[in-house]
Amino acid sequence: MTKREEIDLKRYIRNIPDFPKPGILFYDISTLLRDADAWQIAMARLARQVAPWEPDMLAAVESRGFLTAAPLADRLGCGLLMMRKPGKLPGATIAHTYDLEYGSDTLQIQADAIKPGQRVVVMDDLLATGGTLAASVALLRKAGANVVGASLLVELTGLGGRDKLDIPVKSLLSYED
Ligand SMILES: O=P(O)(O)OC[C@H]1O[C@H](OP(=O)(O)OP(=O)(O)O)[C@H](O)[C@@H]1O
Ligand SMILES: Nc1ncnc2[nH]cnc12
Repeated sequence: MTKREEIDLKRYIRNIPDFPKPGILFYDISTLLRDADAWQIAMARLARQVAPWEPDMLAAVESRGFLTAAPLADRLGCGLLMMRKPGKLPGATIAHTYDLEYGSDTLQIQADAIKPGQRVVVMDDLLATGGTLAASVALLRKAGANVVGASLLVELTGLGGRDKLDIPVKSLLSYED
């Protein structure tokens, strides 16, 4: 039997060509989520990745970032805030618009989500061009956060996303294209 530490989680990520647009190779984490053991292993590895940053708060990027951030906040015993697409959050918000690998989008957070200087780790499923994470970091800083890192399941290294970021970035799985 393969030991848990030796399990290659890439086996659980499905590639779908030409989604959501021609020319995009989509890395689908649905097949990882569906497998109870593989998902537990992924969460345990993410916890080991993020815990050394000692976050007060995880900032979850809508929508696939919610999937990793919520269980991880529970494991690490820290807070969770949502970075949402426009029109979803009540009260005063701060917004930032950014480019995606396949379009553009806006993220918002609640203006009072963070106490000044809180240590915040940004959580998303995947790093592609880095536009989403760069926007997230800018937003969190506007709100007074000390952004100490970003944590991903998947990184598409060929798109150079981490070069847009001035914070430490850790990903469980890397793909060159
Ligand atoms: O590094 P980037 O080029 O910015 O791309 C990465 C972002 O793209 C995807 O989100 P998407 O906007 O497709 O939304 P979803 O999570 O709601 O599916 C993914 O979940 C990341 O948030
Ligand atoms: N190639 C890709 N696969 C899955 N999610 C993405 N988000 C941005 N680019 C993506």
